[in-house]
Amino acid sequence: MVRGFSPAAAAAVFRRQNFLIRCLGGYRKEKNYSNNFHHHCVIRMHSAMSGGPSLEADAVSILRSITPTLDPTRHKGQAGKVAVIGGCREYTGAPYFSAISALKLGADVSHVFCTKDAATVIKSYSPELIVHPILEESYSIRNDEKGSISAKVIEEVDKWMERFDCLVIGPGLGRDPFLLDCVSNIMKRARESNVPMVIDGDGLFLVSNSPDLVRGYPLAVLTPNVNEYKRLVQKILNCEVNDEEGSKQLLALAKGIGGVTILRKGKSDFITDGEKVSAVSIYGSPRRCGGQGDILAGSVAVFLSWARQSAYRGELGTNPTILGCIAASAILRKAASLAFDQKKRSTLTSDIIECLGRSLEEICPVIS
Ligand SMILES: NC(=O)C1=CN([C@@H]2O[C@H](COP(=O)(O)OP(=O)(O)OC[C@H]3O[C@@H](n4cnc5c(N)ncnc54)[C@H](O)[C@@H]3O)[C@@H](O)[C@H]2O)[C@@H](O)CC1
Ligand SMILES: Nc1ncnc2c1ncn2[C@@H]1O[C@H](COP(=O)(O)OP(=O)(O)OP(=O)(O)O)[C@@H](O)[C@H]1O
Ligand SMILES: [Mg+2]
Repeated sequence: MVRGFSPAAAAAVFRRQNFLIRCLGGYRKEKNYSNNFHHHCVIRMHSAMSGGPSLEADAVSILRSITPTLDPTRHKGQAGKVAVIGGCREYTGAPYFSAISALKLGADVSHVFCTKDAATVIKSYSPELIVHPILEESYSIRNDEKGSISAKVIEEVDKWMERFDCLVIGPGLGRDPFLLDCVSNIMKRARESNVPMVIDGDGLFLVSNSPDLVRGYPLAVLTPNVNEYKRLVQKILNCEVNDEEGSKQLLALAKGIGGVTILRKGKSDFITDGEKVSAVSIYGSPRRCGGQGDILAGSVAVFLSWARQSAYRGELGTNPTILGCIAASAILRKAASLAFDQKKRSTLTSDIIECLGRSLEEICPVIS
C-alpha cells in the first residue's frame, strides 16, 4: 500500500497511474523492463525516493490545462519567447538542443546568447535560432578590456530582456570565471525584470558557488543532474546526498535556497518548490546519451511560460514553475520513448528532439 493512503485511495491512485502511463505511452515499456508494472507503479511512490511522500504527478491533465490552442487571432510571440544563455568554444550542442527544443514544442521565438566563437557554429545548425555573439571567455580578451566588455554584454542583453518569457541559463556555458561573472550580471537583471530563469548545466555550477543569485526568487527553476545535485546539496546543506531521506532533503534544499523550484533528474524526476514533492516516473528510454537534459531545460522554459499565461487567466491553483517542470519531464520522456522505439541503441538527442512534436500532439492534439 502507498504510505499514508487508505487501501481505497491507494487503489484509486493505482488506477490513475495506469491511465496516465497508458496516455503517455509508457505502459508497454514498463512491462518490457520490469515485467511487473503493478509492483513498480505502486511501490515506486515510496521506494523511488524515501524520506517523505512523493506522488506521481498527473502530467496529462497538466499538459492539457497549460498548452495553448493554436488560435488564429494570436500574434507572433504570444506562444513564448525564450532565450538560452550558453554556448562557448567547447560546447555548441547544448545551447542548440535547448533552444531548438523550445521551438519544436511550440515557442514562437528562440534566442541564444553565446560566445563569439560558438555563434557561427550554432547559427549553422539552424536558421531558426536568433544568435547573439556577445559573451567572451578570458582567453580571448585582455585584462584591461574586461570592464568595458562586461558593460557591453549587459547593454546587449538589456535591449531584449523585457521581451523574454523565460531564460535558460547554463547549457554549454563553460566555467570561465569572467564569462560566469557576466552571466551573474545577466541573472541579476533578469531578476529585476521578473523574468523566470531555468538554471541548468554550468549555470548550476555558478549557482552552487553563488546561491544568492537565485535565493528567494520564486521564478527560478534549477534542473540538476546527479553531479549537479550533489554539488548543490554539499554547498547549500553542508552534507552529502542521502537517498534514504531523499524527499526530505530535496524539500530542505528548495527551502534552503528560499523556495526556488528544483527538478532533480534521474530514474524518476522529482520536483518541488519546498512545499511538497511531485514525481514523474513514466518510462522514457534506456539510452543516456548526452543532451537530454538540455532538451528538458528548453522544454521547462516553454511549459513554464505557458503555465504562467494560464495562471494570469486565473485557471491554475498550482505554482506555474512546478507545472512547467512536470509537463516538460513527461514530454521529454515520452519523446525519448518514441525515439527509442525507432532507433534503439543508436538513439541520439537529435532523434528525441524530432519526436517532441508528436509526443505533445498525442496528448494535446491541434484539432481535438
Ligand atoms: N553536445 C553538447 O554540447 C553537450 C554539452 N553539455 C554541457 O556540458 C557541460 C557539462 O555538463 P555535464 O552534464 O557533463 O556536467 P557534470 O557536472 O555532470 O559533469 C561534468 C564533469 O566534468 C568535471 N569537471 C570539469 N570541470 C570541472 C570544474 N571546473 N569543476 C568541477 N567539475 C568539473 C566534473 O567532475 C564532472 O565529472 C554543461 O555545460 C552542459 O550543458 C551537456 O549538456 C551534454 C551535451
Ligand atoms: N536512469 C534514468 N531513467 C530514465 N530517465 C532518466 C534516467 N536518468 C535521467 N533520465 C532522464 O533524462 C533526462 C535528462 O537527465 P540527465 O540526468 O541525463 O541530465 P543531464 O546529465 O543534465 O543531461 P545533459 O547530457 O543534457 O547535460 C531527465 O528528464 C531525466 O529524467
Ligand atoms: Mg546537463
